[in-house]
Amino acid sequence: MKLNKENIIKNLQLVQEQSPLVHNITNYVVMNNTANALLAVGASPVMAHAIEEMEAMVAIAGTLVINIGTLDAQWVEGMLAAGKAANKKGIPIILDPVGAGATPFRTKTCWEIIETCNPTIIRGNSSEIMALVNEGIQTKGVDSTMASDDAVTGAKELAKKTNSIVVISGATDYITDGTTTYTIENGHPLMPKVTGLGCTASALCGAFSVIENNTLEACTSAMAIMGIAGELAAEKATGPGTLQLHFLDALYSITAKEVSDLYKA
Ligand SMILES: Nc1ncnc2c1ncn2[C@@H]1O[C@H](COP(=O)(O)OP(=O)(O)OP(=O)(O)O)[C@@H](O)[C@H]1O
Ligand SMILES: Cc1ncsc1CCO
Ligand SMILES: [Mg+2]
Repeated sequence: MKLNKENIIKNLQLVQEQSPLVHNITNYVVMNNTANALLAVGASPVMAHAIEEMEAMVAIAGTLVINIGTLDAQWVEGMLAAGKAANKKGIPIILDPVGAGATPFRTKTCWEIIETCNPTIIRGNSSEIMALVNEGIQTKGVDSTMASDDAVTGAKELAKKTNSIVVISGATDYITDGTTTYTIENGHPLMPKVTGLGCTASALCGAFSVIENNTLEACTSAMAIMGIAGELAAEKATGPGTLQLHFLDALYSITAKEVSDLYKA
Protein backbone atom coordinates (compact mmCIF):
# COMPACT_ATOMS: atom_id res chain seq x y z
CA MET A 1 0.00 0.00 0.00
CA LYS A 2 0.99 3.60 -0.46
CA LEU A 3 0.54 6.38 2.07
CA ASN A 4 -0.76 9.72 0.75
CA LYS A 5 1.98 12.31 0.32
CA GLU A 6 -0.21 14.81 2.21
CA ASN A 7 0.15 12.64 5.34
CA ILE A 8 3.92 12.54 4.96
CA ILE A 9 4.15 16.32 4.58
CA LYS A 10 1.81 16.87 7.55
CA ASN A 11 3.85 14.51 9.75
CA LEU A 12 7.13 16.20 8.79
CA GLN A 13 5.64 19.58 9.71
CA LEU A 14 4.40 18.20 13.06
CA VAL A 15 7.90 16.94 13.91
CA GLN A 16 9.31 20.37 13.04
CA GLU A 17 6.65 22.16 15.13
CA GLN A 18 6.67 19.87 18.16
CA SER A 19 10.35 18.92 18.18
CA PRO A 20 9.88 15.73 20.24
CA LEU A 21 12.66 14.67 22.60
CA VAL A 22 14.06 11.34 21.42
CA HIS A 23 15.96 9.36 24.06
CA ASN A 24 18.52 7.18 22.28
CA ILE A 25 20.44 4.32 23.78
CA THR A 26 22.57 3.83 20.73
CA ASN A 27 25.96 2.68 19.54
CA TYR A 28 29.31 4.48 19.60
CA VAL A 29 29.57 4.35 15.79
CA VAL A 30 26.48 6.44 15.05
CA MET A 31 25.82 8.60 18.11
CA ASN A 32 26.95 11.77 16.36
CA ASN A 33 25.23 11.04 13.02
CA THR A 34 21.96 10.13 14.67
CA ALA A 35 21.89 13.17 16.94
CA ASN A 36 22.62 15.45 13.98
CA ALA A 37 19.95 13.82 11.82
CA LEU A 38 17.33 14.22 14.56
CA LEU A 39 18.24 17.89 14.93
CA ALA A 40 18.19 18.41 11.16
CA VAL A 41 14.70 16.94 10.79
CA GLY A 42 13.45 19.16 13.63
CA ALA A 43 13.45 16.74 16.57
CA SER A 44 15.54 16.94 19.72
CA PRO A 45 18.05 14.17 20.53
CA VAL A 46 19.57 12.98 23.76
CA MET A 47 21.99 10.10 23.98
CA ALA A 48 22.07 8.39 27.39
CA HIS A 49 22.70 4.85 28.53
CA ALA A 50 23.73 4.87 32.22
CA ILE A 51 21.36 2.77 34.27
CA GLU A 52 21.44 5.43 37.01
CA GLU A 53 19.58 7.95 34.84
CA MET A 54 17.30 5.75 32.71
CA GLU A 55 14.08 6.39 34.63
CA ALA A 56 14.63 10.13 34.90
CA MET A 57 15.54 10.47 31.22
CA VAL A 58 12.57 8.43 30.03
CA ALA A 59 10.39 10.62 32.26
CA ILE A 60 11.11 13.67 30.08
CA ALA A 61 11.32 11.89 26.69
CA GLY A 62 8.65 11.48 24.02
CA THR A 63 10.07 8.18 22.79
CA LEU A 64 12.84 5.67 23.50
CA VAL A 65 15.12 4.23 20.80
CA ILE A 66 17.03 1.10 21.84
CA ASN A 67 19.84 0.31 19.39
CA ILE A 68 22.05 -2.67 20.28
CA GLY A 69 24.89 -1.79 17.89
CA THR A 70 27.72 -1.79 20.43
CA LEU A 71 26.04 -3.55 23.32
CA ASP A 72 27.61 -4.99 26.45
CA ALA A 73 26.10 -6.60 29.51
CA GLN A 74 25.91 -3.35 31.47
CA TRP A 75 24.27 -1.51 28.61
CA VAL A 76 21.67 -4.26 28.31
CA GLU A 77 20.71 -3.66 31.95
CA GLY A 78 20.22 0.02 31.10
CA MET A 79 18.17 -0.86 28.00
CA LEU A 80 15.83 -3.09 30.01
CA ALA A 81 15.44 -0.49 32.77
CA ALA A 82 14.69 2.24 30.24
CA GLY A 83 12.26 -0.02 28.37
CA LYS A 84 10.35 -0.81 31.55
CA ALA A 85 10.14 2.90 32.42
CA ALA A 86 8.94 3.69 28.88
CA ASN A 87 6.24 1.04 29.16
CA LYS A 88 5.07 2.46 32.46
CA LYS A 89 4.91 5.93 30.95
CA GLY A 90 3.26 4.63 27.77
CA ILE A 91 5.69 6.12 25.24
CA PRO A 92 6.71 4.32 22.02
CA ILE A 93 9.82 2.14 22.06
CA ILE A 94 11.83 1.47 18.91
CA LEU A 95 14.19 -1.51 18.80
CA ASP A 96 17.02 -1.46 16.25
CA PRO A 97 18.36 -5.05 16.31
CA VAL A 98 21.79 -4.15 14.89
CA GLY A 99 23.70 -7.29 13.96
CA ALA A 100 20.99 -9.71 15.11
CA GLY A 101 22.05 -13.14 13.88
CA ALA A 102 25.75 -12.21 13.86
CA THR A 103 26.32 -13.50 17.40
CA PRO A 104 24.11 -15.37 19.87
CA PHE A 105 24.50 -12.48 22.36
CA ARG A 106 22.86 -10.04 19.94
CA THR A 107 19.97 -12.34 19.03
CA LYS A 108 19.37 -13.30 22.66
CA THR A 109 19.45 -9.66 23.78
CA CYS A 110 16.92 -8.66 21.10
CA TRP A 111 14.50 -11.29 22.37
CA GLU A 112 15.06 -10.26 25.97
CA ILE A 113 14.22 -6.66 25.02
CA ILE A 114 11.20 -7.76 22.96
CA GLU A 115 9.85 -9.95 25.77
CA THR A 116 10.55 -7.49 28.58
CA CYS A 117 9.79 -4.16 26.90
CA ASN A 118 7.29 -5.04 24.16
CA PRO A 119 8.66 -2.53 21.58
CA THR A 120 6.19 -0.57 19.49
CA ILE A 121 8.47 -0.69 16.43
CA ILE A 122 11.25 -3.04 15.30
CA ARG A 123 13.35 -1.50 12.46
CA GLY A 124 16.18 -3.46 10.89
CA ASN A 125 17.65 -4.48 7.57
CA SER A 126 16.42 -7.70 5.97
CA SER A 127 19.14 -9.95 7.43
CA GLU A 128 18.47 -8.66 10.95
CA ILE A 129 14.70 -9.08 10.63
CA MET A 130 15.13 -12.63 9.27
CA ALA A 131 17.49 -13.49 12.14
CA LEU A 132 14.65 -12.62 14.53
CA VAL A 133 12.16 -14.66 12.51
CA ASN A 134 14.43 -17.70 12.34
CA GLU A 135 17.00 -17.87 15.12
CA GLY A 136 19.07 -20.42 13.16
CA ILE A 137 20.15 -17.79 10.62
CA GLN A 138 23.81 -16.69 10.73
CA THR A 139 24.24 -13.12 9.44
CA LYS A 140 27.43 -11.46 8.25
CA GLY A 141 27.51 -8.55 10.72
CA VAL A 142 25.61 -5.28 10.60
CA ASP A 143 25.16 -5.15 6.80
CA SER A 144 22.36 -6.94 5.00
CA THR A 145 23.16 -9.80 2.62
CA MET A 146 19.67 -10.18 1.20
CA ALA A 147 17.01 -8.12 -0.56
CA SER A 148 14.32 -6.52 1.59
CA ASP A 149 11.68 -8.18 -0.65
CA ASP A 150 12.79 -11.58 0.64
CA ALA A 151 12.08 -10.64 4.26
CA VAL A 152 8.49 -9.42 3.83
CA THR A 153 6.75 -12.67 4.77
CA GLY A 154 9.05 -13.01 7.78
CA ALA A 155 8.45 -9.40 8.80
CA LYS A 156 4.69 -9.93 8.80
CA GLU A 157 5.13 -13.02 11.00
CA LEU A 158 7.39 -11.09 13.37
CA ALA A 159 4.94 -8.18 13.55
CA LYS A 160 2.08 -10.51 14.50
CA LYS A 161 4.18 -12.50 16.96
CA THR A 162 5.51 -9.40 18.76
CA ASN A 163 2.47 -7.16 18.28
CA SER A 164 4.72 -4.45 16.85
CA ILE A 165 5.23 -2.53 13.63
CA VAL A 166 8.13 -4.08 11.73
CA VAL A 167 10.13 -1.92 9.33
CA ILE A 168 12.57 -3.50 6.86
CA SER A 169 14.93 -1.04 5.20
CA GLY A 170 16.51 -1.65 1.81
CA ALA A 171 16.05 -0.73 -1.85
CA THR A 172 12.34 -0.96 -1.04
CA ASP A 173 11.34 -0.28 2.56
CA TYR A 174 8.47 -2.34 3.96
CA ILE A 175 6.44 -1.16 6.95
CA THR A 176 3.99 -3.74 8.31
CA ASP A 177 1.74 -4.54 11.25
CA GLY A 178 1.37 -8.07 9.90
CA THR A 179 -1.84 -7.26 8.03
CA THR A 180 -1.33 -3.93 6.28
CA THR A 181 1.99 -3.33 4.55
CA TYR A 182 3.20 0.02 3.19
CA THR A 183 6.14 0.32 0.81
CA ILE A 184 8.59 3.15 0.15
CA GLU A 185 10.53 3.10 -3.11
CA ASN A 186 12.56 6.24 -2.49
CA GLY A 187 16.24 6.15 -1.56
CA HIS A 188 19.59 5.76 -3.30
CA PRO A 189 22.12 2.89 -3.62
CA LEU A 190 24.81 5.06 -2.00
CA MET A 191 22.85 5.11 1.27
CA PRO A 192 23.97 1.67 2.55
CA LYS A 193 27.57 2.82 1.91
CA VAL A 194 27.26 5.31 4.78
CA THR A 195 27.30 3.61 8.16
CA GLY A 196 24.39 4.27 10.42
CA LEU A 197 21.71 5.51 8.04
CA GLY A 198 19.64 2.56 9.23
CA CYS A 199 20.18 3.71 12.80
CA THR A 200 19.06 7.17 11.69
CA ALA A 201 15.95 5.61 10.13
CA SER A 202 15.11 3.98 13.47
CA ALA A 203 15.56 7.27 15.32
CA LEU A 204 13.32 9.10 12.80
CA CYS A 205 10.67 6.38 13.22
CA GLY A 206 10.87 7.24 16.92
CA ALA A 207 10.46 10.99 16.37
CA PHE A 208 7.53 10.50 13.98
CA SER A 209 5.81 8.03 16.32
CA VAL A 210 5.55 10.77 18.96
CA ILE A 211 3.59 13.14 16.74
CA GLU A 212 1.48 10.54 14.83
CA ASN A 213 -0.57 8.04 16.86
CA ASN A 214 -0.97 5.75 13.87
CA THR A 215 2.44 4.09 14.19
CA LEU A 216 2.25 2.41 10.79
CA GLU A 217 1.77 5.83 9.15
CA ALA A 218 4.41 7.40 11.40
CA CYS A 219 7.06 4.89 10.32
CA THR A 220 6.03 5.09 6.67
CA SER A 221 6.38 8.88 6.80
CA ALA A 222 9.80 8.62 8.45
CA MET A 223 11.04 6.13 5.85
CA ALA A 224 9.73 8.33 3.02
CA ILE A 225 11.59 11.34 4.40
CA MET A 226 14.76 9.21 4.73
CA GLY A 227 14.49 8.09 1.10
CA ILE A 228 13.70 11.51 -0.33
CA ALA A 229 16.50 13.17 1.65
CA GLY A 230 18.82 10.41 0.40
CA GLU A 231 17.88 11.18 -3.20
CA LEU A 232 18.34 14.92 -2.73
CA ALA A 233 21.74 14.30 -1.14
CA ALA A 234 22.82 11.89 -3.87
CA GLU A 235 22.23 14.58 -6.52
CA LYS A 236 25.05 16.60 -4.94
CA ALA A 237 27.28 13.82 -3.61
CA THR A 238 30.34 12.29 -5.26
CA GLY A 239 30.65 9.39 -2.80
CA PRO A 240 29.70 8.23 0.72
CA GLY A 241 31.53 11.09 2.48
CA THR A 242 29.68 13.83 0.69
CA LEU A 243 26.44 11.83 0.78
CA GLN A 244 26.57 11.88 4.57
CA LEU A 245 27.17 15.63 4.57
CA HIS A 246 24.46 16.45 2.04
CA PHE A 247 22.03 14.06 3.70
CA LEU A 248 21.98 16.19 6.85
CA ASP A 249 21.51 19.35 4.81
CA ALA A 250 18.70 17.72 2.82
CA LEU A 251 16.91 16.64 6.01
CA TYR A 252 17.21 20.18 7.32
CA SER A 253 15.97 21.98 4.23
CA ILE A 254 13.51 19.47 2.73
CA THR A 255 10.35 21.22 1.52
CA ALA A 256 6.75 20.12 1.04
CA LYS A 257 7.27 20.62 -2.69
CA GLU A 258 10.29 18.29 -2.74
CA VAL A 259 8.31 15.63 -0.89
CA SER A 260 5.41 16.14 -3.27
CA ASP A 261 7.60 15.98 -6.41
CA LEU A 262 9.93 13.14 -5.39
CA TYR A 263 7.69 10.78 -3.38
CA LYS A 264 7.19 7.60 -5.39
CA ALA A 265 3.51 6.92 -4.82
N1 LIG B 1 19.79 -0.21 -2.38
C1 LIG B 1 19.18 0.84 -1.83
N2 LIG B 1 18.55 1.74 -2.61
C2 LIG B 1 17.92 2.80 -2.06
N3 LIG B 1 17.88 3.06 -0.73
C3 LIG B 1 18.48 2.20 0.10
C4 LIG B 1 19.15 1.04 -0.39
N4 LIG B 1 19.65 0.36 0.67
C5 LIG B 1 19.31 1.06 1.76
N5 LIG B 1 18.59 2.16 1.45
C6 LIG B 1 18.08 3.18 2.38
O1 LIG B 1 19.13 3.47 3.28
C7 LIG B 1 18.64 3.66 4.61
C8 LIG B 1 19.38 2.73 5.55
O2 LIG B 1 18.96 1.41 5.30
P1 LIG B 1 19.91 0.13 5.48
O3 LIG B 1 19.10 -1.05 5.04
O4 LIG B 1 21.20 0.36 4.81
O5 LIG B 1 20.06 0.11 7.05
P2 LIG B 1 21.07 -0.69 7.96
O6 LIG B 1 21.63 -1.86 7.22
O7 LIG B 1 20.39 -0.96 9.24
O8 LIG B 1 22.20 0.41 8.18
P3 LIG B 1 23.17 0.69 9.43
O9 LIG B 1 23.23 -0.57 10.23
O10 LIG B 1 24.46 1.09 8.82
O11 LIG B 1 22.54 1.79 10.22
C9 LIG B 1 17.13 3.45 4.53
O12 LIG B 1 16.49 4.69 4.47
C10 LIG B 1 16.94 2.67 3.23
O13 LIG B 1 15.70 2.93 2.63
C1 LIG C 1 29.40 -0.71 11.90
C2 LIG C 1 28.70 -0.91 13.18
N1 LIG C 1 29.13 -1.84 14.07
C3 LIG C 1 28.39 -1.88 15.18
S1 LIG C 1 27.13 -0.76 15.18
C4 LIG C 1 27.59 -0.17 13.65
C5 LIG C 1 26.89 0.94 13.00
C6 LIG C 1 25.93 0.56 11.96
O1 LIG C 1 24.93 -0.28 12.33
MG1 LIG D 1 21.32 -1.41 11.04
